[in-house]
Amino acid sequence: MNEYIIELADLTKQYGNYTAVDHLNLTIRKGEIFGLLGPNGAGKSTTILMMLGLTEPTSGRVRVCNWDATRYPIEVKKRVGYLPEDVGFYEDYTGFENIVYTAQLNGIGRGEAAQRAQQLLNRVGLADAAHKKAGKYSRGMRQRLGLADVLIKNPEVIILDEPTLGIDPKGVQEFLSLIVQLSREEGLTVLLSSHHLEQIQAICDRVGLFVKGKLLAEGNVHTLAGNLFTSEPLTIEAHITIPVTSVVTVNDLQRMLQDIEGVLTVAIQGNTFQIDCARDVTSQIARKVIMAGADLNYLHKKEYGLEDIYHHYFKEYESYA
Ligand SMILES: Nc1ncnc2c1ncn2[C@@H]1O[C@H](COP(=O)(O)OP(=O)(O)OP(=O)(O)O)[C@@H](O)[C@H]1O
Repeated sequence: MNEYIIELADLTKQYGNYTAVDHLNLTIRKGEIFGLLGPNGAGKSTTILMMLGLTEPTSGRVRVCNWDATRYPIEVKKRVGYLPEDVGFYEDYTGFENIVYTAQLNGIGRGEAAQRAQQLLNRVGLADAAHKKAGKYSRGMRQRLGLADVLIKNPEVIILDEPTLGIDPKGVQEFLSLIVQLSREEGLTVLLSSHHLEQIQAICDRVGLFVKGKLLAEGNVHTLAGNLFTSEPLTIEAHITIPVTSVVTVNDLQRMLQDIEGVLTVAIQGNTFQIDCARDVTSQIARKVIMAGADLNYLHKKEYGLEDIYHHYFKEYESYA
C-alpha cells in the first residue's frame, strides 16, 4: 500500500498558451489536513479539478487513493468528497431528504440511506434542523449540510474549497473543529483551499503556498517560518521594571544589553525593551537583567506566523484577497 493518498508528479495544465498549473509536485499522507493557500488565479481550483478527474492535465500525473485520476475518474469520485464554495441543494427538500437523495445516487439502499443520513446530520450539528427545508438554511447550516452530503459515501479524502465563506465567526470555528474531529477520529484526509490564513494556520498539519501555478513552498508553518526567516534579525521583547532603590538606570541597562554579543539594537518604550539580535540570546538577556538587580516580568521571542510567510512570498502580488 502506497503511503501517500494524493500524489502529484510534474502536474501541468495549460489553457492555450497560459500555464495555470506548472510542473507541480506534491504528496499528501493519509489523515493529513493540508492547506492550499494562494492568491486568486494561483491555480488551486485547477489543481483540485485535476485531482477529481474533472479536467485533464496537459502533462504529468495525478494519483488519488491509488487511482490515476485522469484515467479512472469514477474510482476517484467514489473515494473523494468535494465540497465547493456553494453547494447546490434541492431547496424544497429538507436537509434530511437531500442527504438521503445523495446517498441513493451513490447506490445506498433507502433504509440504510435514511439511517446514515440521520447519523450524519447529528454529527454535523443539524439534528434539530434535519426536517427543515434546505432553502431555509443559513449559510453556515448549508455548509454543514454540504459536509454531511460529502460524508454520506464514506470518502477517504475530502476536498474543501473556501468552505467558510460567508459564515459568522462562531460558525467558522465550529465548522473547522468539526473538520479536525472528523480527520482525527476517522483518519479522513482533508485538503482545504482557502485565502484565510488564520483558518489554515489553525487546523492544517501542512500548508502549500501557490503562486502563478507553482508551489513556492510547503511544510508545516513552523518549518516554513524557520527556513524563511533564518537570516532575519530575531526580535526579543523584555518587560523590565527597575526598582526605585536600584542604582542602575534605564540607560545603563540599555548599554549592558547592547554589549551582549549578537545584539544589534535595543529600543525602549516604557518598560518594554525591544531587542533585535542576530541570534537567540534570550538567556544572556535574562542573566544581565537579573544581575543588574532589575525585575524581569517577561521575555517574549517573536514567532513568525503564516501571515509573515504569506506576505514574504506574495508581497509582489497584490491580487490576493
Ligand atoms: N477554463 C479555463 N480557461 C482558461 N483559463 C482558465 C480556465 N480555468 C482557469 N483558468 C485560468 O487559470 C488560472 C488559475 O485559475 P484557478 O481557478 O485554478 O485559480 P485559483 O487559485 O483557484 O483562484 P481562485 O482562488 O480565484 O479560485 C487563472 O488565471 C484562470 O483565469
